[in-house]
Amino acid sequence: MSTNDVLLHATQISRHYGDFIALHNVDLSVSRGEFVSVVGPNGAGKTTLVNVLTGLHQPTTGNVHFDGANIAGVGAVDLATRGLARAFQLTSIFPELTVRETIAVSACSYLNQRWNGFGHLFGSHKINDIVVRTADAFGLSPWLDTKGGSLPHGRRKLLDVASAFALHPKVMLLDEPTAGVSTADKHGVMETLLRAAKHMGIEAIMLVEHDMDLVSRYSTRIIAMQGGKKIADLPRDEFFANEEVVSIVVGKGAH
Ligand SMILES: Nc1ncnc2c1ncn2[C@@H]1O[C@H](COP(=O)(O)OP(=O)(O)OP(=O)(O)O)[C@@H](O)[C@H]1O
Repeated sequence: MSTNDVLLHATQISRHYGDFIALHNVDLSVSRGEFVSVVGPNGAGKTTLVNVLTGLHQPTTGNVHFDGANIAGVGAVDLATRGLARAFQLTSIFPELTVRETIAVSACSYLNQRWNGFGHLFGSHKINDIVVRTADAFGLSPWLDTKGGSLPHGRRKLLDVASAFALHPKVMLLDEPTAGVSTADKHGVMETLLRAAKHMGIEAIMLVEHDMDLVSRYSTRIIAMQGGKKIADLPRDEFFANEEVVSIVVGKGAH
């Protein structure tokens, strides 16, 4: 893989909270075509890592480059418009918005327009087009006028991810996208999500996940964290062949 394929590249990133080091000198990169999972027991530093990568938190030390540019200090919204997005659970925040409105909020952000309620929805062909294409990619078209809060849980999770996909990111960061979804439905959610990612031109996915069944089924590479440090960064098969690392990840504290 050439260096031109690298989209997200972090060097020696740390995050301190007072004397506590939640993230310690982590290097990582994510390239085009990859599905990278971040795993580790509770408190390993996975969320802190994603918060730093997505601009929600500043690293205490280190640099993050996205698509060739240094993104240190760039906020989450600016970062999303540059092509690094994270599912942000809009349906939990705005359960009263319909599927159409929820996706339209992201479409406005992608098109750099200020959200102005229904006027935009019915007045802008561009927004409408994104709403229709995104809903279609996620199988949500029949529920365009249903409130997000009224959807069954699995479909609501899809709407969360769909609203992030409507930002048309190059790299999508997903934090347990099937949390709370039944075992029977979780692969359906993941497969819809992957189909939609392909359809919408998303170039790489990074997933924070506890469910090792999902991790082993969908990842191309796995990064394992423990105590704020990266303890492994391996292709899927090599990761699962490494019993020591797997036992740390699935050991006490994982769920
Ligand atoms: N704002 C904060 N202030 C102080 N400590 C924090 C803060 N945020 C996280 N931590 C600590 O940093 C460590 C890593 O937390 P983090 O949430 O990144 O772990 P995680 O791997 O995502 O865990 P989980 O799987 O339980 O979500 C934990 O010990 C946590 O208590």
